[in-house]
Amino acid sequence: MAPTATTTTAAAEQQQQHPRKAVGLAAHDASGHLSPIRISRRNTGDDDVAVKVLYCGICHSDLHTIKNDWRNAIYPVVPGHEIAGVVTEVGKNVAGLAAGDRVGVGCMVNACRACESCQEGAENYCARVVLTYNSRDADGAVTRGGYSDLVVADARFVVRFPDSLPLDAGAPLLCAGATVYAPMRRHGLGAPGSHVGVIGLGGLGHVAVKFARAFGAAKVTVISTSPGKREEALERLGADAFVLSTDAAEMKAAVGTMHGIINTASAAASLHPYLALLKPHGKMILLGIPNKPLQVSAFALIGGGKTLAGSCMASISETQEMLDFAAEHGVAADVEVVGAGEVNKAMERLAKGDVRYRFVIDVGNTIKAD
Ligand SMILES: NC(=O)C1=CN([C@@H]2O[C@H](COP(=O)(O)OP(=O)(O)OC[C@H]3O[C@@H](n4cnc5c(N)ncnc54)[C@H](OP(=O)(O)O)[C@@H]3O)[C@@H](O)[C@H]2O)C=CC1
Ligand SMILES: O=C/C=C/c1ccc(O)c(O)c1
Ligand SMILES: [Zn+2]
Ligand SMILES: [Zn+2]
Repeated sequence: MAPTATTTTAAAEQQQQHPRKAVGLAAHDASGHLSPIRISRRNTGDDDVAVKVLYCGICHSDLHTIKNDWRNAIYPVVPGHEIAGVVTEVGKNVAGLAAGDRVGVGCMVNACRACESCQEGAENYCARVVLTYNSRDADGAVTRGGYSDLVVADARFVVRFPDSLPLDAGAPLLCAGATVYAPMRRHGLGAPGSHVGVIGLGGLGHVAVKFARAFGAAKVTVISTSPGKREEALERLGADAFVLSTDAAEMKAAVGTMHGIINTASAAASLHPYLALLKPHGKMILLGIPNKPLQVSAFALIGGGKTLAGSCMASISETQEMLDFAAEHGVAADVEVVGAGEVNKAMERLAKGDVRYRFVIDVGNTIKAD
């Protein structure tokens, strides 16, 4: 798909600082409509890696951002933080990566490197973290994501793709996979013998089911609003049980049975019926980021001594660990690969929960300069 020139003042200024030409897909307003755009990237610095993007997953955060759900969009937004590709160039200080290597870039491209979180290797909790798109880089430029043919990132924020992991089905692991893997490990969800619930069978949810299985959970239950996902959850994804959250009898039967719940719902719903599914001392990990505040009654937590926790992305070391674990255990996303011309339709379907289970853009073949 050929880009049309977009020359806003901000884009022109960014191009002066960033001499490398690239093309991508951008949303220009809260309609979220994505259209071709010419952008620019910085030259490969001494600590940088240039990556030819081959595939990029479509995360629901991309949709939230282009629709300005979180009121923080800096248009034009070039989304994409599930980036899989091949290294084309490395800076002179970069060790361990070389042209031709298969790599991934996830949700972050930089952090302050000095704060307590950075020092302990939790860059995802750095107050000055630079997100892969819709964020301000150290040079003041707005970051642009992987719905584009080229990204340039500091090598410390680039992860290595294990040989056996396909780039298309592996791309969604860079956000969805890492985001569920890190808290499941940290909080012991999916530990052998445990019963894990997964709310929302979408991009994050379906890989949470797969990781829980791979960790050795005794039982994995999907809690979904979509009756049409029951058979697939049980037969294709390996869940042991499926609870339709709109069915009072099914929900009642599951009350007090789960050690932990991963909540990936992208829209706000009362937490109370879901918290009731936890055993005493059970934990719910909140990952979804609805645009409306969630309300929770104190009684829903104190009765049963339950924990409600949040988690955001994953550190770089957790992301690399997750990719290596995924390769070893045969975990990858179920993907629908789409071309650039189908991205707006894919976004419409994602908004309706109609995706099995992650759209991935075939960037290498469909987002190219003329
Ligand atoms: N914390 C973090 O670091 C991250 C957060 N996110 C956020 O996680 C959320 C999920 O992302 P992703 O998996 O890509 O999104 P998907 O759209 O792929 O999946 C979300 C699922 O949530 C369920 N859902 C939707 N609406 C409701 C509702 N009203 N009540 C209950 N369930 C609902 C649906 O599952 P079903 O049909 O089974 O009900 C849907 O498939 C998003 O808000 C995203 O921004 C994403 C990545 C990182
Ligand atoms: O899909 C990943 C979202 C990550 C994210 C969203 C919002 C925000 O403020 C972050 O720091 C990360
Ligand atoms: Zn994401
Ligand atoms: Zn920091």
